[in-house]
Amino acid sequence: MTLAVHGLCVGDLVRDVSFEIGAGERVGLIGESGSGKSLTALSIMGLLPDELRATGSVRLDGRELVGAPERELSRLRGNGLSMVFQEPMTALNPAMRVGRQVTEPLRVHGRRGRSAEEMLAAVGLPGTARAYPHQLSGGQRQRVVLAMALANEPSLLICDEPTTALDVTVQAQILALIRGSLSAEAALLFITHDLAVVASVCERVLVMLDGEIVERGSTRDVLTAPEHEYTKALLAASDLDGAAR
Ligand SMILES: Nc1ncnc2c1ncn2[C@@H]1O[C@H](COP(=O)(O)OP(=O)(O)OP(=O)(O)O)[C@@H](O)[C@H]1O
Repeated sequence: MTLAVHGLCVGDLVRDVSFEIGAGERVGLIGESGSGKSLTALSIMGLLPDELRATGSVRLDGRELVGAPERELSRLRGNGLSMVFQEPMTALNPAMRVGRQVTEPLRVHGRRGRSAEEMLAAVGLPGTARAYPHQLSGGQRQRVVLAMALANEPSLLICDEPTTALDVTVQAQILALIRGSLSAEAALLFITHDLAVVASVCERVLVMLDGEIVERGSTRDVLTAPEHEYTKALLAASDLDGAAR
């Protein structure tokens, strides 16, 4: 699997964004609130709101996704491509038992796979198939969303601040789960504003500022010897400062 993004623009909110992610690569996308991280992810997924339009090129294994018919994109979503959002309730149906929800991607894509119980147990939630989302904690709901996102063994998982709404201990558990449950060939694009999260999950990092990628490199290089003023400021403002050096 290769994701190749070239010259991606969303109005002037995302400007000329280019990067590639290969099979098995874990890439972080960092930047302050409003820098265009989510719009970049939504462009890849074909999920931009109606009033916004992506231009440029997003190729998944050579297949162009920008401007692709909705039918083709929805076939890919939850199959080759999956996304986990910050707030798990946006992805869950409050009126459906979680067991049915985790197996939904398999049904939609006409696949057979593990049972709901097995899928939930794999994300640390044994015995919860009959629960409704409101009966679970925020961290447990995010586990359910992750089980759904992983149901069809996507070749690219995009996580958009999946732990931001969770307390620190639960954050660490969810990160460990994401690291542990992706197959070795799966690629990960991990959006966050938390440099410690990037340091623990990603080997490469892209830094966004005002809609553009202003710095990129190995996580180690970027976090220990940032070149762009913005990255330097980000690092200085983070708890990671001493820890990464
Ligand atoms: N539907 C929309 N119409 C117009 N502008 C939008 C729309 N959605 C987002 N924006 C603007 O686009 C910019 C980038 O937003 P985006 O959500 O990608 O930022 P982000 O880097 O993901 O921030 P955060 O970390 O807060 O999620 C912001 O200025 C935002 O206000």
